[in-house]
Amino acid sequence: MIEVSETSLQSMLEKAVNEAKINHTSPLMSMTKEIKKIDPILFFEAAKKSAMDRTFWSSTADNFTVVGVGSAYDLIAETNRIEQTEAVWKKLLDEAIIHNPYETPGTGILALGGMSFDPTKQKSVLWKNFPHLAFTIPKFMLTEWEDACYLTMNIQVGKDDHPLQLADKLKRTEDMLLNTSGYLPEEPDIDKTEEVAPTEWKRTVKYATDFIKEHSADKIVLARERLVRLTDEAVVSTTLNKLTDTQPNSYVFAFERAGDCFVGASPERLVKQDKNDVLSTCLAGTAPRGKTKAEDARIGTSLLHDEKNRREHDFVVKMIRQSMENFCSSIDVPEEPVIYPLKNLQHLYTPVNATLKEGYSIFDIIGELHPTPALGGVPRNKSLAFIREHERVDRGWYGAPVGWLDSNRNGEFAVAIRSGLIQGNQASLFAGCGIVKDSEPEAEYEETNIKFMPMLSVLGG
Ligand SMILES: C=C(O[C@H]1C=CC=C(C(=O)O)[C@@H]1O)C(=O)O
Repeated sequence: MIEVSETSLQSMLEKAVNEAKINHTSPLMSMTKEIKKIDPILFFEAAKKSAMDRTFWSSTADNFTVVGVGSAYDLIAETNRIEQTEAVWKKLLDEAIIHNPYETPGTGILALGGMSFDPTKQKSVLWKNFPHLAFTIPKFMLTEWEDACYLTMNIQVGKDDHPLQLADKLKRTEDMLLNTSGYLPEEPDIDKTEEVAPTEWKRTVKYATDFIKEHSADKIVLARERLVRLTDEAVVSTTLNKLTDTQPNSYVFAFERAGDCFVGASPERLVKQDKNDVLSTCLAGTAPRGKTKAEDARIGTSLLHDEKNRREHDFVVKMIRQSMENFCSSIDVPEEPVIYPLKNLQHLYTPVNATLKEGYSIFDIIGELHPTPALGGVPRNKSLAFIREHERVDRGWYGAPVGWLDSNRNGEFAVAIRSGLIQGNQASLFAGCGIVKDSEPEAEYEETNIKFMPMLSVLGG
């Protein structure tokens, strides 16, 4: 990695083209500057005019948002996903030419993306635009952090490129993106929604409880799908705006690929890295919110003492602790979970803090943690085999890690739940439940209905 103090885009590009000539490489040039404050969602909307795919990531609790536009480089893998991606990422960073005088996480060279829940599964046509793994290093990126905004431009440069022409083109697109309209378009209404095979799903839940008893499995997570048809094409920026307003304590994300967009508001952190500090969280065990404060507290207390939910939660805690032991030291896990309140639901929550051992990266942790028992089950292989054989939906990227990492060893990944795939005027929403031996199909079905709410309530005008 070459870090330069250069501040002119053209001279940075000249340097990069020179490097390309000398080393016979195609390095990434990355330049970050602080800009005046701009609403990230308006920037996302303005980028629609560019016809480039957009990416959105916001940690609503941390006041941290990144919006990516276009792609300077796409890291794509169908199999052998994490090792292959890590090797390419390291090479890109080694060759990169960077100007980023800020310590701000999420600026400079950043890869945003995700992966499918199950790479061994044949993809259905629904997810045709989503490879088993895809990370994008955006061409243009807006980062909002602690009341300041930064603009990063990334571009891959070849030996025959012309610095002045490139600089001109980048500048023109930058002006277009920063020239936001000041308002978001209205969303279309919901025309109709349709449940996909609810009776069969309840039957599979019953079958899973029998299987758990007969095959000494502990837990299997089963997901289902709900279709939404809108009166016109969805407006993703407006959907994101409503999600950031209505879903505090969540990661709001959007990954657009060839026009299709995977959108969600997940409360479930998989892992956060800040140099050597890592934080994972266990989120499993669910109850609704109460209508009054007293009822809410009563439901929360009974969730904390409910044997079935505690068992479901403890599987996750045990597995995350064990996985972290492979790559981390000083692992700190509280004895008891606490309540994590969301708008429509409350969950059992246990944070896991640790220190990353020398030589390991966030990729290692993701590879080991996914799928946690909150999305797969226990034991992992038995539950995955059951899901592969009996679940009727193609989960695609639902239930899998999505997030970002940067060149300064910062990054954060969530598990993509409370999410859906938007395609024009249609959306496929996904929700699942942890099934244990005493689960009741009807109660689990109701729980998935609540889990559809975050997405369902923001789609439609
Ligand atoms: C699979 C989902 O939630 C998981 C995360 C938290 C709590 C869960 C539960 O209590 O069943 C699930 O394991 C989903 O929302 O689609």
